[in-house]
Amino acid sequence: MIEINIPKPSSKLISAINHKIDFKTKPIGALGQLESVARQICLIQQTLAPELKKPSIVVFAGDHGLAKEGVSAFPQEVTHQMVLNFLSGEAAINIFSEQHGIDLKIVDAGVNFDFENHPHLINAKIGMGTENSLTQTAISENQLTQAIQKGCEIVNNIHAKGSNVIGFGEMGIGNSSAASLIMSHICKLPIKDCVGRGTGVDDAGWYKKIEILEKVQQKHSSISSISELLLAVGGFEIAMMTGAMLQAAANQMIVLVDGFISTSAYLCAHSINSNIEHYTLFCHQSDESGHKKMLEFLQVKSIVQMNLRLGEGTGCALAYPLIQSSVDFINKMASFDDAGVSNKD
Ligand SMILES: O=C(O)c1ccc[n+]([C@@H]2O[C@H](COP(=O)([O-])O)[C@@H](O)[C@H]2O)c1
Ligand SMILES: Cc1cc2nc[nH]c2cc1C
Repeated sequence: MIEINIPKPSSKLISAINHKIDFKTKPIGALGQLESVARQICLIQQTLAPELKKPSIVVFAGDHGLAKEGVSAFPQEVTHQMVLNFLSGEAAINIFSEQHGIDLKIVDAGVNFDFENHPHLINAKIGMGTENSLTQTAISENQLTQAIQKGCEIVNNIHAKGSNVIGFGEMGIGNSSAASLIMSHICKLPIKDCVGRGTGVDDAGWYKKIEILEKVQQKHSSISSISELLLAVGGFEIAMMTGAMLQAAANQMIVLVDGFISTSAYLCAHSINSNIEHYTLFCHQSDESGHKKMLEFLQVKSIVQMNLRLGEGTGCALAYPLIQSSVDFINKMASFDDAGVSNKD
């Protein structure tokens, strides 16, 4: 499987960073989570004057064999239809990325459709969708290796163009099932505690989804590594995001995690190399029920919570201006000395 070196950022600047934040014209801690985000970005970049360069969001799309079991409220063809929508520039993620000046790329990680070339589409197709994990392993070893490698390559290309902040979104009918199975294994929680409504299954659909995922777990009862987990139940887009997130951290970029499915890829990446945590910001807490528990498991707090459950990287795009505010206040805000404001005794 993948081995990747992610340096742990040095903490030698921490006192200087804290001093700079604490002597801004505000009571200590009064900018709340903006302060912890600023501190983290300073540490990632090893500077007291951080910069966000060429922000980018990558949406990884893939189809799931398990979708044919009826685990989603929507049919499989919505995956490719939404990719076409992203390429037309009119989906939610297009609107929010454009609003905040974020470059958007769509990756065909393994959609069951042949797309024409498009300037915003990256062709990294591993297959026409995964196999059905209820009856066999979803991904072959060769496909997993390719998916991880492609994820690394995509991030390296974006990094080479000067980006130092990258968000990870996804699209794939059925992928909330794959994410729930990954969560159940890594967080050691029963599957029923990990399964939510996804695209909006009703009560009967939710019970059926749990029943099917319990059967998938019985089928793959001897998983003993993250590779085996991804092979058994993963999606091409989830595996590719896992590699991509690890590579982004290895490149010392700021890693922006989106919702439930994006966080399932992060869970895999974090199990492979926990140093990724120093580079990662959790942009929002999704309304998908398991996401809160994933974030609790990781002992992290999201930047915003707006009851989204869309995916696509929308949480990353919406949190981005707050991340920018963190960087702006540490760079531009006056200190007590600069402004001649009396500090407390
Ligand atoms: O990101 C989230 O938190 C999230 C929560 C629920 C659903 N989704 C999106 O909905 C799709 C997966 O839902 P489902 O029901 O098809 O498994 C997939 O395209 C995801 O992007 C995304
Ligand atoms: C319409 C639609 C849009 C999406 N975007 C991400 N996942 C999605 C799922 C559906 C069904």
